[in-house]
Order: sequence, then C-alpha cells, then structure tokens
Amino acid sequence: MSHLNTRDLVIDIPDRPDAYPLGLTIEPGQVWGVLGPNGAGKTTLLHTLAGLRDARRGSVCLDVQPLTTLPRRQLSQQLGLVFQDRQDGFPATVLETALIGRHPWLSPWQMESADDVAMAERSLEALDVLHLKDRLVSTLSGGERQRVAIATLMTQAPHTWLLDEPTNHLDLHHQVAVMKLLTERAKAGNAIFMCLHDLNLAALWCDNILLMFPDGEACWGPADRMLVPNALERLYNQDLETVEVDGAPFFVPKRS
Ligand SMILES: Nc1ncnc2c1ncn2[C@@H]1O[C@H](COP(=O)(O)OP(=O)(O)OP(=O)(O)O)[C@@H](O)[C@H]1O
Repeated sequence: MSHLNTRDLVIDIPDRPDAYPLGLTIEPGQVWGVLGPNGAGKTTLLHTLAGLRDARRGSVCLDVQPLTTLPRRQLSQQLGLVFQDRQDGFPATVLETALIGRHPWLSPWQMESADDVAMAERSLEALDVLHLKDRLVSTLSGGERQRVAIATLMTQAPHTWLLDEPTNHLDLHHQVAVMKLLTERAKAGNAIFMCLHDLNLAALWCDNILLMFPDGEACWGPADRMLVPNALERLYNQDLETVEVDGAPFFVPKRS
C-alpha cells in the first residue's frame, strides 16, 4: 500500500506569503482531521494532495514517487477525493453516480461488470442511500447527495481517502455513521485525511490532527497533543470551555 506524504510542501494561495512547510506522512490505519478557520487553506491543501493544484514549493509523493509523475488513472486507483461542493454535470441516477467510482479500474469503453454494480450497491447500502439508487442525483437532499459522494469514493476503493468536510449537510445520526465508517475503513488499512469544522467530531474520531492557522502557521501530531484549549482558542480566535465526555474532550464556545 502506498503512503501519501509531503516534503516541505508549501501550498499555493494567491497573494499570500509562504505558509509553514508541511512534512506529513499519512499512514495506513490513520484517521487525520484538518482543522482551521475559514480561508486557512484546508481545501487548497486537499486539492494539492490530490494533485489537482500545483504546490508553490515542495512535493507530494506516493511512497517516494512524486504525484506529478504518476498517470492520472494510476493515481485515482491510489487516492480519491470527496469535494466540498459538487455540481451535477449531466443527469445521472444515484447508482450511475456511484459507478463512476469504478472508472479508474476499467479500460476505456469497458462496461461495468456485475461485480462493479454489486460493489456500488454495497457502498450505497453502507451510506444508507441504496433505496435511492434509481433517483436522479439532482433530486436528492443535501445530506443524501453528500452520502452518495462518499459512497462513490467507497466504490472507487482507493487506498487513501481525502474528504473535504464529509459531515457537511448530515444530520447527527448520519454524521456519526459516516465517522464510524471512516474509522472502520482505517482499521481495514485505508488512510483517511479529512477537513472538519466540528472540533468534537475530530476529538472523538481522529487519531492525528493538523491545525492550519490563518497566518500560515501549522502544526500536526497525535490528537491528544493537538486538541488543547489554548491552541484551539488561538486557531479560531474563540474562547472555549472544555469538558470531558467518555474520556474525550468536548469543546463548547463561550458565549462571551
Ligand atoms: N483561485 C484562487 N484565487 C485567489 N484566491 C484563492 C483561490 N483559491 C482559493 N483562494 C483563497 O485561498 C484561501 C484558502 O481557501 P481554502 O478554500 O483553501 O480555505 P479553507 O480553509 O478550505 O476554507 P473554508 O473553511 O471556508 O472551506 C481563501 O482565502 C480563498 O479565498
């Protein structure tokens, strides 16, 4: 299995000075949470890790091979991305959308097999949207669409999963279900790297945390070392109260 890693990576945010260089190794079995205020560069980082944006400096590698030298198809067998926003390019059903996840594994013009369909259906079931498989994606609610996007990534079955705010639009039950699913995938050997806005979901489910500050500073490491009130208050410019629930910290914003 390939490890996604960065060497002295400086993401490219136009008109901003260089941010702190990132030297990350995203190991199989790990669940990473990326936290930071709006505009800190979380999505830019994710897109850079996926090879969709050029870095300003440094490199992103799968093992020792720079992403830029890998054919797109090979890359999408190794890593996949759930975007923060999606546009419906053309009318497609939920099942057809999930099956797009198989494209990196098929040759040009090859039709999906019964195994591919079964895999897509298993993913839709895991995300609790199988009952919607014949519906047009354009008719779904925000949370249903989000779950279809994660099911599509699951159908793609890359080693490394990059997710931009995967719990966006999800109700509480489905937020927990998705975090559980991601943790299970990590236990099965996948590497999970996601941007989150919910500190408490990060505290409950992530074992590694990257904090991205608006001035370009960054720090990363085990969750218990990163999720400390002082750092988080500075990160969000927001006073926090911390309580412990089931052995995990729970952060509540102070009203004044
Ligand atoms: N093509 C671009 N041209 C100019 N500025 C850009 C471009 N793309 C992104 N930016 C800016 O880069 C900064 C980082 O954006 P990014 O989407 O990575 O932040 P984020 O941390 O994901 O924010 P959010 O929490 O709001 O999703 C923002 O200030 C954004 O306006």
